[in-house]
Amino acid sequence: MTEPFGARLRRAMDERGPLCVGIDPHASLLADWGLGDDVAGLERFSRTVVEALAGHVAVLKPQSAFYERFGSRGVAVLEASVREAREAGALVLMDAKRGDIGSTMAAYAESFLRPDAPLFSDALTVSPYLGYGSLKPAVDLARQSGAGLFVLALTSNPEGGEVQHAVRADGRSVAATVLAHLAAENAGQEPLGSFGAVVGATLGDLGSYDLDTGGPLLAPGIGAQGATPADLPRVFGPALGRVLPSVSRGVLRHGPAPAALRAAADRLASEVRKAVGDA
Ligand SMILES: O=C(O)c1cc(=O)[nH]c(=O)n1[C@@H]1O[C@H](COP(=O)(O)O)[C@@H](O)[C@H]1O
Repeated sequence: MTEPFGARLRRAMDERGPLCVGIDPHASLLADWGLGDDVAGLERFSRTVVEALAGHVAVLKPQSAFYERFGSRGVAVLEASVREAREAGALVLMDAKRGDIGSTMAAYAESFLRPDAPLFSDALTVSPYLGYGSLKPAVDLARQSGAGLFVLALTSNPEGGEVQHAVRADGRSVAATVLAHLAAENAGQEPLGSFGAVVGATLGDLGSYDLDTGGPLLAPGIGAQGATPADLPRVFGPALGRVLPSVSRGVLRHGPAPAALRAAADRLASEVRKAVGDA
């Protein structure tokens, strides 16, 4: 039986520093790197990031959308990137934000969380906004495979609040409900649960939310979206030790030189450590 994702993530964060680098091959980044906005450019970009960082950072998070843009040949590049990143020692979090019902959700789960699937990843981002219970097939398969999930709770974008802060008939907000489900999912999982929440680093003081889920907290929003590592203590308070900041453009814009990518990731990881340590 594979060691649960939460335990593997805890070790990777302790050994390599708490940082996830997103692989988001935007057309504008491909151009900045002197690459074409085509499958060859996508492949070169992804391979460069994986070779520079997979042995170095705790987690790599490929953004599926930028690969799907190129159809089946783009998805083939994504498959190779996931495989190579895992072989080089990174945990791979597939950012595909899947969410559906019943047997369709089960099929999405099989696409990313069944160990013999071509896109098998250590963890997957999922959306609970068809109801948290609709994610059950993914939760069950993740448990079986030793994989993890990151469930959108409080997203980094300003539009998210209209859904996530909405208050239910019992007075609890939608996001608080998602966080409570995650706390139940992670109960008894030591040293870290496998069922994470996505909570944006951009959100400021979240005082009214209980982030004590027992699982990791993926914190996108640092860099291009305006947040900095110094914002983390205010957003996460006592949950800071379980925060995994995620940065895409803020690292990728330093490429294509591998040493520059590594230096940018190192700089961020040490700023994060300082912010976490200062809390
Ligand atoms: O799940 C995510 O990773 C995610 C959640 C969220 O709330 N906000 C958010 O920006 N993301 C993703 O994180 C990445 C952010 O990229 P940068 O803004 O370039 O660092 C993109 O791939 C987004 O899809």
